[in-house]
Amino acid sequence: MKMIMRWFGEGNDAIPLKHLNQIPGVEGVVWALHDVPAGEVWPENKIVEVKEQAESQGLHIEVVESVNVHEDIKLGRSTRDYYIDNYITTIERLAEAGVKVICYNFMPVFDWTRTNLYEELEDGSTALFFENKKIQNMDPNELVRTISKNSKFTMPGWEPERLEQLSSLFEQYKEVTKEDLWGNLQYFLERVIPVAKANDIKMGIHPDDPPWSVFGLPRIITNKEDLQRFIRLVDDPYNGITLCSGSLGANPENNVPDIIKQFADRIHFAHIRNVRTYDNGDFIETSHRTEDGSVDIYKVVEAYHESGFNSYVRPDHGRHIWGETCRPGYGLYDRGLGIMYLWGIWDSLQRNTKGE
Ligand SMILES: O=C(O)[C@@H](O)[C@@H](O)[C@H](O)[C@H](O)CO
Ligand SMILES: [Fe+2]
Repeated sequence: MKMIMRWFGEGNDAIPLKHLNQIPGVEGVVWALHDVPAGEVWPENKIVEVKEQAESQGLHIEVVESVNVHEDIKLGRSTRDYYIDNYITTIERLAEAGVKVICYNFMPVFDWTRTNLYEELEDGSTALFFENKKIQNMDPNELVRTISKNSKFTMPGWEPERLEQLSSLFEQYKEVTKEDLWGNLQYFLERVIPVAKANDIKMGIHPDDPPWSVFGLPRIITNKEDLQRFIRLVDDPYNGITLCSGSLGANPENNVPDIIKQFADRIHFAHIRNVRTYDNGDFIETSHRTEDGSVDIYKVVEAYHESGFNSYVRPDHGRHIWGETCRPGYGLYDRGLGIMYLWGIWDSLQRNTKGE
């Protein structure tokens, strides 16, 4: 596996690049131009700037997360072709810079959803938490306030310009069924995948987080059956998956190792993290260790290993520990510990198979 680590950019992340380079086995950054609104073409000079910064620290920029999909594409509005054209230009520019994988998602309005970014765990650390009952009675605007007031950085997936139009977006999605969303995804893929292929960039859709509908908005990438349908929309290796163990794992019915084995050849990017789930539908993010959560991370890594997985991996989120001040979920320390746990499992599996 090729270990990489998410970095939000100079002035937009509390962690200096050189610290990422000091984590054993980290070879690149997962990045994006977070200040470019969804739907706009990424400027070449800004792409080159990040490339130079990363490479000066010995890190590559082969994986981008995310090139966000404009809502008009998800809504299937008549303006979608304009935004898809822009998306395509961005793909071409990223290929030019040496990018190999683009992660994106197709969730209406909200990206990941949590009710508390700093829920306390037994050991005094804090982590992202989803309280099922709370969300059911919550006004979406209140959720936006909770997420944005908690962080001094703009949260990815919660960009102000998109959220300003919240009520109008909700209005427009009233008409959109799950089947419509599938159709709009297919339309997008049919235009984008051939370009990605011609530019040797693999596309990897991120599953919905959590993998069920929130605020009545349709969500379609939630389990094995959805992924099966997804890969057939455009049956080409370039139409692939960012397999997120924490997103899918929030639903105890998803057997993540099994899903990995089934789709291994279409997984271009792995997000590995653990969550502890509760019977009432709540879940909290935990350390990577299998014992600490409900997802069997040992079996997750084993499934990748057995499948001969040789693509990119990142520790997804981490807890906030040791007094670190950081982006919610994206501290240095717990993700660094997570990486070492993943390497520990991977290296021993390697040795065992080689019989060393
Ligand atoms: O929760 C996170 O931070 C990520 O896993 C997602 O925001 C992810 O970057 C997007 O869904 C990908 O488009
Ligand atoms: Fe993820």
